[in-house]
Parts: sequence; C-alpha cells; structure tokens
Amino acid sequence: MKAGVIGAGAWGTALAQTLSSQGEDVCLWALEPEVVEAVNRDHLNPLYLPGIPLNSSVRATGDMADMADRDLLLIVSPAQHLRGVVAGLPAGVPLILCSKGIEAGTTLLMSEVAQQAQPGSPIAVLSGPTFAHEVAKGLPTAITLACGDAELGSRIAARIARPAFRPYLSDDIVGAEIGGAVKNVLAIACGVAEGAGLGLNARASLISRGFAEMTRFGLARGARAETLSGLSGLGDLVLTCSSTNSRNFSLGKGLGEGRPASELLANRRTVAEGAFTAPVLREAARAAMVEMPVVEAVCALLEDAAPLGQVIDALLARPLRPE
Ligand SMILES: NC(=O)c1ccc[n+]([C@@H]2O[C@H](COP(=O)([O-])OP(=O)(O)OC[C@H]3O[C@@H](n4cnc5c(N)ncnc54)[C@H](O)[C@@H]3O)[C@@H](O)[C@H]2O)c1
Ligand SMILES: O=P(O)(O)OC[C@H](O)CO
Repeated sequence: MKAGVIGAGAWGTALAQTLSSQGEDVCLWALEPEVVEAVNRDHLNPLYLPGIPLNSSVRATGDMADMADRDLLLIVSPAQHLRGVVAGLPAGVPLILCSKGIEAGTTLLMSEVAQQAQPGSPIAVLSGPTFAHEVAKGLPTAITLACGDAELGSRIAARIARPAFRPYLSDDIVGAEIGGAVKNVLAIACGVAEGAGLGLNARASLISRGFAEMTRFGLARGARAETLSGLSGLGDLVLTCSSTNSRNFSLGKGLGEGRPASELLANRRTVAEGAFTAPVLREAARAAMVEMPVVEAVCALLEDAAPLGQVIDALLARPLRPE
C-alpha cells in the first residue's frame, strides 16, 4: 500500500503521520525544499507542524514524478491551488480531497475542480473537525469520508482508519465539501465577535444562524441536510468557531480588534481559507438567490467596505423573522 500526500502544510503532514502509523508507505510532496529536507533529515516539519516528531517512515519529495507508483493520493493543498496540483498528478489514481474551499473565478467545489483537472480519477472527500496538531499527536478524531462509489469508499475508510482516527462514510460529496468551505467563513465571524468583545451569546447566535446559512446554501447546491448537521458541517463549525487554534477564528479576532484585513493577510505563510472562500461564497449564494447575511458581513470586513460597528449594527437591525 503506497499512499501519496500532496501538500506538506500542517494538515498534509498530520495525515502523512497518521497514515504511516500502521505500515502504510507514505510519500509526502512538499512545495518548499526546506520542508523536504527537514522531514527527511530530522523527521520534523518546523515550518508548518512545529514540535511534532514524525515517523521515520514518512518520506518527503519535491518531485511530483515520485507519485507515479502511488495507488492512493491525498490532496492537501490550499483550495485555490488544487486545480494546478491535481493536473500534474498521474491519471486514474483515486484522489482523496482534503482541502476546504470554493474555487475563485468558477465557484466550483473541489470535487468539481478535480473532475475537470483529472477526468478519469475516482474522487473522495475527507472533511471534518480536525485540528492538524491534535491528529498528528494521535488524539481521538472522527471525520467524514464522502465517496459516490460505496465500494471504493469502504475500502478507503478501512485503509485510513486508525485506533484514534475514525472515518464515517457518506455518499454526499457536495454536502461534505460545502460544510468544510462555509464553516471557515463563519469562523471568521465568530472570531470577530471574540475580538470585538461581543460575548458568548453573540458567538452562539452566529454559530446557529450561520448554520442556517450553511444549510440554505447547501440544500440549494444539492447537499443533504443530514450531512450538513454531521461531522463535516456542524461538527467542524463548532470546532472552528470555538478556538484561536483555528487560523480563521484568529483572523476574525484580529478584525474584531480593529486591525485591517490587509495587515492580517499580508505575508502570512499559513492559509486562512475563509478569507478566500468568503467572496466566492457570496457570489455563489447571490447567484443561487440564497440569503447569507453573516457571510456578507464577513466579506464587508475583509474588503474594508464598512467600519466594524456599522457591520455589526446592520446585522442586528435586520428585520425580525421566524426561526
Ligand atoms: N490545518 C488543519 O488543521 C486543517 C485541517 C483540515 C483541513 N485543512 C485544509 O487543508 C488545506 C491545507 O491547509 P494546511 O493547514 O495543511 O496548510 P498550511 O497553512 O499549514 O500551509 C500552507 C500550505 O500551502 C502550500 N502552498 C503555498 N503556496 C502554494 C502553491 N503555489 N501551490 C501549492 N501549494 C502551495 C504550502 O506548501 C503549504 O503546504 C486547506 O484547504 C485547509 O483548509 C487544514
Ligand atoms: O485552522 P483552520 O481555521 O483552518 O481550521 C482547521 C480545520 O479546518 C479544522 O477542522
């Protein structure tokens, strides 16, 4: 069993560590030569997953040609780079998409992008409440594995499951992807509430009303409600909206403290996907005639389109409506 992991950020490295824990031969592709060197020489990834000793069986490469002999590929690049990354892979190998986002310019989900970039490759989606450093330490984690082909999905679930890493199988790829993409934007909103000192009632309201937005949008794009209320939707929403361990929540916290988005996003090495997803989600929601006021508010703050107080007041002044 030879798996390839494409992308050696925090999540790709954590997945490589988890997979390699039970004899899987794992090759990790990294963009940065210093990451390749550190993984192979020191069994560490200080750039993206500092302080976690990696299994010596995790081998890193900077050469995509090394993926030619892999029979399973996990794609863990930032969402906006997924198309380019997938296009360079060998054809016909099952792809597990682990990135959370919607493609700018096309409003396509990652599975739709991957199908265009590698039309012959079977696709699954892995998404759920999974802080990378916790998974890498072997802490208990449950996650959704969505695959349209039930037999392939079962085989992949059995192959990636570990004693403390439990995939739950679904056939709703769209639902799993929409949960993961939308929760990042809502986590920015919850971070804003934290940074602006709006209190825990406000956070709970944002999670709950945000979930209503996620559900409206998901249903409009063909997702199933039970997927959105599962690990990859509500589960990940709760995780990401509750902790500064989340890059998206932290970004929002900075916005809530009054720091400009341009400063918070400049020169960052790690990815806060919600910042890229927010305007694309707004565009897709408007096209589908789905109201997403929390998402619209996050966009206004990211674009510095209105002062924080005005954005908060506008949300609070929306017409009263039934729940
Ligand atoms: N970190 C987590 O806990 C976690 C958990 C689940 C899912 N995810 C998702 O996984 C994806 C990757 O996130 P991460 O946390 O591993 O990344 P990260 O923030 O730790 O690292 C950034 C990654 O982007 C890569 N990158 C930068 N420029 C690139 C380019 N031009 N082409 C290809 N890759 C490029 C870097 O090499 C690095 O792998 C995101 O979509 C994220 O939402 C992350
Ligand atoms: O740090 P974040 O906000 O990118 O969240 C990481 C994962 O998506 C949590 O499931």
